[in-house]
Amino acid sequence: MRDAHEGQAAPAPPGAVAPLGTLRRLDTRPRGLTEAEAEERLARHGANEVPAACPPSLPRRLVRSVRDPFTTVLLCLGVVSALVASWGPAVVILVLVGISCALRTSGEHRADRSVAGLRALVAGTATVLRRRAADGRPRPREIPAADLVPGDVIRLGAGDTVPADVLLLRSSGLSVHQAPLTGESAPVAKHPPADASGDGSGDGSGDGAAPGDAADTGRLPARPELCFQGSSVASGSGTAVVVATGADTHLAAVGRGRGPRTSAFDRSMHGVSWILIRFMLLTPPLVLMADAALTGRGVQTLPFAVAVAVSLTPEMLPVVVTTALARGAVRLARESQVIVRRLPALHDLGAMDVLCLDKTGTVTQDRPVVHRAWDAEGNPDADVLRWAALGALWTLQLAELPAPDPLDEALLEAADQPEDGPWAGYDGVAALPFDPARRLGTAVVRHPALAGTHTLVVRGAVDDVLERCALDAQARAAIRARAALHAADGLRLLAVATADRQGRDRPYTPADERGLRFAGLVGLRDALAPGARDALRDLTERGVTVKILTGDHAGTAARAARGLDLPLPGEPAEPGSGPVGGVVTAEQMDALDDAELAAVAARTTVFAQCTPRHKARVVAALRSAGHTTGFLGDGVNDLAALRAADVGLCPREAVAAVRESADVVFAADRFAAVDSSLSEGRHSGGNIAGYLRVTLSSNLGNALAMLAAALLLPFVPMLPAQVLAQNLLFDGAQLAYAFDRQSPAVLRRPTALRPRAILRFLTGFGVLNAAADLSTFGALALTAPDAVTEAGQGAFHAGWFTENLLTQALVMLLLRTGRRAAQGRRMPGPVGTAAALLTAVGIVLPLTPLGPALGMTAALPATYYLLLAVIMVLYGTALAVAMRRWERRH
Ligand SMILES: Nc1ncnc2c1ncn2[C@@H]1O[C@H](COP(=O)(O)OP(=O)(O)OP(=O)(O)O)[C@@H](O)[C@H]1O
Ligand SMILES: [Mg+2]
Repeated sequence: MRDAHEGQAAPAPPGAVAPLGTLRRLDTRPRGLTEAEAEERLARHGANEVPAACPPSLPRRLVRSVRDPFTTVLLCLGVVSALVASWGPAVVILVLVGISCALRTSGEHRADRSVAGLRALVAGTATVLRRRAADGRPRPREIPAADLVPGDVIRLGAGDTVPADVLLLRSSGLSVHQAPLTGESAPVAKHPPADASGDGSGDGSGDGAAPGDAADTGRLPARPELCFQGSSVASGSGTAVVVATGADTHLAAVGRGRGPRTSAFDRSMHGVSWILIRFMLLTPPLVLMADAALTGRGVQTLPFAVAVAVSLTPEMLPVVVTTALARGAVRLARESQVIVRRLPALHDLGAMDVLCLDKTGTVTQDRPVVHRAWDAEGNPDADVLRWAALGALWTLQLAELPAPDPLDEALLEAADQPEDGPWAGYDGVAALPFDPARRLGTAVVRHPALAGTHTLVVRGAVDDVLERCALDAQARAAIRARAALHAADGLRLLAVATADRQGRDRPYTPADERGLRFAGLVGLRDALAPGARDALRDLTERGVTVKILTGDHAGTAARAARGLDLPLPGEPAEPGSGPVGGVVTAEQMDALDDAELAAVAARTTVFAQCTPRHKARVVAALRSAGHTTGFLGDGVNDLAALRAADVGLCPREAVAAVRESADVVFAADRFAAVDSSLSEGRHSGGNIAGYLRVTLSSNLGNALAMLAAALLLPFVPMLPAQVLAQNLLFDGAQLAYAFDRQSPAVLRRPTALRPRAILRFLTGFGVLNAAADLSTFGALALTAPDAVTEAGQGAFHAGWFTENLLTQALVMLLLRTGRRAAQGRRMPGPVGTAAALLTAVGIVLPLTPLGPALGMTAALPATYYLLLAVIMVLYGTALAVAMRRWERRH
C-alpha cells in the first residue's frame, strides 16, 4: 500500500500557467532544483533563518536588560541625583544597576548556550523535492528549514509550519493559520491561481474563510496563492515553490508580528512591578513633603529621599528570576530531556493548576488498530472498511501528504488490498484531506466501468458525517445510538458515506459533501499509553486538575477517562441514549457564552467532539476564570489551544507547527517529563516567591524606619555609602534564593505569585520589620544617648547597620515558604549559609577599619548588644508566629 503511495511521489507536471512566470523568474521547474543548484543558491542567498529565532548577541542582551522597569526607575532616580549633584546616591545607583545587568545578562547567556544543543532537536524541517542530476527523478526529502533556497519546490501537509514564503503550484483542501503574522485565529484558505491548478483537485476552505480575508486583518497581502513563513497548515496539503527565504520573507519584514501572548508569569511580574514602582515613585515626594513640614528643610533632603526610594527597589529581582528559571531549565534539559523554549514558561508550569490534555496520541498510544466495521444496519460488513481504505489511499496519493495520518494508516493496513477486490479499478480524481475543523475528509474516485460518474468517499466523525447524509431522523438516531454503544466500549469511530455524482472538471469543495449515502461505521482500538494513569493520578495529587479535550466521540472519551481514573462528575447517564454523563460536547459548548462556559469548564473533566476552536475556547475560559492553564497536545487540532494556554506543552513527536508554538517540548517519555517539569517549575517559582517576600518586606521596613529616623533625628540616618554597602550585602545574600532548593512541601502545590497576596505580605511584614528598627533606635537612645546626637552619629550608624543585617538574616531564614518541612534538613543550604554570613558581617564589619571608612564608629556599650539580642528574639518570635498564621491562611 505504502509502495503505491511512494510510487506516486513524483508530482505530475501541472498545467501551470500563472506561476510559470514566477518559476521562470526563480529559474526553477515544478520538479524542483538539483542538489548542485540548491547548494550554489544556499551560498548565494544564505541560510533561511527566521531573524527572531537566533539568540540575541551579548551586547543586545545587555541593552535589553537595562530596559527592565526597575532598572529604568533606578536610572531615573540616578539622573535626578546627578542633576542635584548628589553624587553619593548617583554612584550607588550606577553600581547597583551595573551589577544587576551584568549578572542577569551572563545568566541568560549561559542558560541559552546550554539548551542550544537540545533546541536543535526541535528545529524546523521542510519536505523538499530535489533531484540528484538534471535528468534525475525528484525525490521528496526532509531537510532543515534553514537549508531551503528560493526556487526549491516543497510539500506542505497539515501540521507543518510554512518554512519560507512560497507560491502554491497545487493544493488540496489547504488552509493555513496566519495567527503568528496577523493575529487572526481562523484558518485562511489557500490555493494556486485558478488556472494553475493542473490536477483538478479542488480547494476547500478550512472554516469557510474566504480567500483574501487576510488583507483586512493584518499587513499580509491578500494573496491566496501565497503562503507566508511562520504560518502553519491547518488542513489539507499542497506543493509550492519557495519565493523568498531568510531576511527576504514577509515575516522578517514585519518583525515577529504580534508579540507572544502575556502569560501568567508576565501578569504576576507586571502586577508586582507596578505595586513597587508606585511605591518608589511616591516615596521621594512624600519624604520631601514630610521633612519640609516637620523640620522646615528643603531640597537638600532630596539625596536622602532618593536613597529611601532606592532602598525600596528589589534590584536583584531580574537576576534572581533569570537565574532561578535558567537553572531550572538547564537542569530539566540535562536530566529529563525537556526543552524549555521560553524561560518564563517554567514559572507558569510551577503555577499551573489546570492541565488540559488531548486524548489521541497523548494519553493513548496513537497506534489505532481497526477492530470491526459495520454497515448502516449494524451488521458486520468488510465493504465499509474497504471504502474507508479506498478514501484513505487516494487522499494519501492525491494530496501528497508528507506523512500519512495514523488513522489512515490503520485503515490501509486492515483493509484487503483494494487492488484485488471490486475496488481494483478505481482511480483518484480529487481529495479534500481530513480537516479537524470540519472533522471529516473526502476522496473523489472514478471507475472506468462507470464512465462519467464520480464517487465521493467521505470519512469522518460520526455526527459530522451523519449531518451530511440523506437520512430520516429515525435512521439517524438509530445509527447514533449504535455508535454511542460502540464508543462506550472504548472504540474510536469513523463514519463512512459515499455519493455518486456526475463527473466534472470543476474542483470539489466541502459544499459537495451533502446528500450522502451512509455506508457504515469503522471501529478502531487505540490503547491507553502505559504510565498515563499513574502520571495523571500524580498530577491530581500535586494539585493540578486534569481535563481531557478531544475531537473524539463523547463515549470513547468517557471510556478513556474512566480507564485513567479521572472523575466524571454528573455520571451516569445510560449509554446509548442522549448525552454521555459527565462529558460536555462541542454542541453543548456552542450553546454557552464565554462566562457560562467558564463555569461549566470548571466542573467538567472531559470535553468531546471538539474542533480546534472548541479546544481553544475551553482553555481561554479556564484562564479567564483565573486558572493558570497548561495544554499538552500533539496534533494540528491542538495548535489553537496550545497558543491560548499559559503554557503549551508537547511531545517531540508532535507535528512541526505544534512543536514550534509550544513553550515546553518533551524529548523523552512525556509523563515522566511532565512530572519533573512540574517540580522544576515549582522550585523556580518558590525561589522567586521567597526572594520577593523577604526582599520586599524588609525593604519596606527599612524605608519606613529611615523615614521615621529622618524625622526624629537631627542628622541623616543612613549615609549613601552605607546604603550602598547594605544594599550590596543584602543583594548578595538574597542571590542565594536563586539557588535554593525548596522543601517537598512547596512542591506539593502550585506556586503562584499573586501580586495581591504579595502586597498584603509585604505591608504586614514590612511594618513588623520597621517596628524592630524603631525598637533598636530606642535601645540606642537608652544605652548610648550620644549616638542620637549629631556628634555621635557614627555610633548610631554602626548600631543600626548591625541590627539591619541581623534582622535581614533572620527574615531570610524565617520567611521562606514550607519552612517547617524544610527544618529537618541537616545541611544549611544556600539560604542558611547566606544568612550566617550576613550575621557575621553585620557584627564584625563596624569593628574593622572598614567601619570608620563607611562612617561608622563602633563604640557601643555591651548593654546595647544585650538589648539587641532581646529585640532579635522578640522579632524572631513575632515573625514565626505571623508566618505560621499566614501559611495557614494561604
Ligand atoms: N484521518 C482521518 N480521516 C477521517 N476521519 C478522521 C481522521 N482523523 C480523525 N477522524 C475523525 O474525526 C474525529 C476527530 O478527530 P480529531 O483529529 O479532531 O481528534 P482526535 O484525534 O480524535 O482526538 P484528539 O483531539 O484527542 O487528538 C475522530 O474521532 C474521527 O472520527
Ligand atoms: Mg491528537
